[in-house]
Amino acid sequence: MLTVENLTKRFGANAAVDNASFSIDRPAMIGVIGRSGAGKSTLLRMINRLTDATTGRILFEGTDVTTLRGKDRRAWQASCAMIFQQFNLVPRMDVVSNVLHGTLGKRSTLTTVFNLFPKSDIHQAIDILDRLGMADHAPKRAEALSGGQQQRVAIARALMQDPRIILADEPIASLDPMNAQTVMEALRRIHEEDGRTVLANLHTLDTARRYCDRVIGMRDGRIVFDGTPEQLTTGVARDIYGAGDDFSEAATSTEIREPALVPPKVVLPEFA
Ligand SMILES: Nc1ncnc2c1ncn2[C@@H]1O[C@H](COP(=O)(O)OP(=O)(O)OP(=O)(O)O)[C@@H](O)[C@H]1O
Repeated sequence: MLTVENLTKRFGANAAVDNASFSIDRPAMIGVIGRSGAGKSTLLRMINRLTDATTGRILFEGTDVTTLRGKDRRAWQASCAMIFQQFNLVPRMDVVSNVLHGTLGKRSTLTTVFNLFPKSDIHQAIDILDRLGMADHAPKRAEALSGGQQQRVAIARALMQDPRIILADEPIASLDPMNAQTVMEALRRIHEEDGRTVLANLHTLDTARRYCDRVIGMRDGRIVFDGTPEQLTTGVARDIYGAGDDFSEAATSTEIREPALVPPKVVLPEFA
């Protein structure tokens, strides 16, 4: 389905992604982990063609998407929708209009500016919001919602494009544990029920283990681990994060605990 071949992105002398290769042969939920600066965002941005690769190829069902231009590039970007840590909604616009902006690629600028959307699109947007437990919020302004609710609106907007792949760049990094759980559960359901692939950059190990079928570990731009959550032992995690013996998984944890049970948390500088 998707093959990444020897993908490299250089910013001057620095290789943000260094000769990365992997392939996804059937729909899956995959977590990409690694410390800050490991190259996770750059990898996703190259797949979506927001950033061009320096060398290497990305093949989707036989097509080299690294060379697509104009309309074809936009069509590819619609089929691998991205969601971001900061949601990127229009804050003063209502929820349903934000979701309808997911159809931007197939509408003229004029119809979009004046919010002239076909009834069928509006129904589809409400159905998608309903699926994500957000239909009641449709008329509200996006800025009136919690972070988790805003991220679910961003997921709904992505689903309007009917993507084959959802690329999620730290989708829960700005959320509290309860909201993080709701958003991860939504992504998992979208993968399971629709057969879409989800490739998500995650900065907490327990999230990757809990929701993903496969985990890719990056360190200094290179893929240093590609395996199942079971294979992701504490020792492997320590290598991925380049941490010493004092490495504590709790420092990357978003697990929900009773307040009284929360152990004192040592946050390593690289995860802060
Ligand atoms: N536009 C850019 N110009 C120059 N260097 C960049 C650019 N984007 C990323 N980099 C560098 O590339 C490397 C990888 O960055 P990237 O954002 O992909 O890492 P990351 O793993 O996503 O980190 P984080 O978890 O902090 O987002 C870093 O050294 C970063 O400084």
